[in-house]
Amino acid sequence: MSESITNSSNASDQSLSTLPLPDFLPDYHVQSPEVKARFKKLYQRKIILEIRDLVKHFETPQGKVLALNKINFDIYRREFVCVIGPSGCGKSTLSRILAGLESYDGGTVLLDGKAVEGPSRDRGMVFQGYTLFPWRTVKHNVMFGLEMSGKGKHESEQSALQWLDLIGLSNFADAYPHQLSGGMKQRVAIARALVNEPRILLMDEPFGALDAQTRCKMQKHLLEIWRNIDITILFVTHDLDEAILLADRILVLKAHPGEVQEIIEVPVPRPRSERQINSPEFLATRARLDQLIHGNNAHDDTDDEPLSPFVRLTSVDDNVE
Ligand SMILES: Nc1ncnc2c1ncn2[C@@H]1O[C@H](COP(=O)(O)OP(=O)(O)OP(=O)(O)O)[C@@H](O)[C@H]1O
Repeated sequence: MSESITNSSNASDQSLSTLPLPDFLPDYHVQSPEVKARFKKLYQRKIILEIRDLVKHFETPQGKVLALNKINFDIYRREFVCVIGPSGCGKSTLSRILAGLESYDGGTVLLDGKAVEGPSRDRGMVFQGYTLFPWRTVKHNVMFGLEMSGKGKHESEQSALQWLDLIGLSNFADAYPHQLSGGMKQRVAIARALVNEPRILLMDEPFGALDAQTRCKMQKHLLEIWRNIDITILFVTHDLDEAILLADRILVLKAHPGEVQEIIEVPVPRPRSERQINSPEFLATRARLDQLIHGNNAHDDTDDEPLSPFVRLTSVDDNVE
């Protein structure tokens, strides 16, 4: 079977959309009845986040950079959305705008119908660098947001302990961040964000600094948390498999300017596990993401950076290659 691909939405590059998938893979648009039913249910939920014609420029010494151009996207309640794209396509800029840490020049961003203007408790954030306060214990890190919002010490402590129980770190309540592994720190960061009961959790490469095994465990933890609480997640990643494993839909951006290239409904059934990584629908989605992100026409910021000529520093005169 060799079928040509038609994009599900917003594909701006027609040459990519006509590339055939490898013969042995199904069309990534094909969904089982269960997956179809899941999406039908999802689209009946309330829209939480509405992004309309979002535009963002940066002034640089080289001139004005159009980082995001006319981004249109809706996220539904309890949806898990991953954002993926080549380096420089504006993934971090988008998540910073949604977090209220970056201004924008055009369009609208509405959370529950209200314009996003600056950071707020209705948006939780977990970014790659460990952002825990090193001088506070794990419990006091989780209590921080509640104390800031005027909650009493006892109530804050009880909520923090409940969260630590949920993420399996009760025994570390009185430990300091430097006593934790990278994965444990990110679990605390997730608890610290969720204890404030945000409407949406914004995660920018949260597992990017973890080793492969810890990353895999964290993906499972996150899916477990997401399944059990009323939270919507927007998750930025570079990792194609991570996006497929986690997301309901994947927002694929392209660079220069950052634009929506395609929105993919992940056809892999839930519950997800790494055992599905070789399933036909997983491989078909991966092949499509590969085409979009690494295809001939895809552009990556790192493509622009020529490697400087290397000074030879070895005294051994035979070549290793
Ligand atoms: N503060 C800034 N000043 C000037 N230009 C910026 C700034 N932040 C981002 N940019 C530019 O905006 C574009 C999008 O950057 P952004 O960091 O959002 O991309 P990204 O997709 O997250 O990249 P990466 O995957 O490498 O982290 C890039 O061209 C970048 O150079």
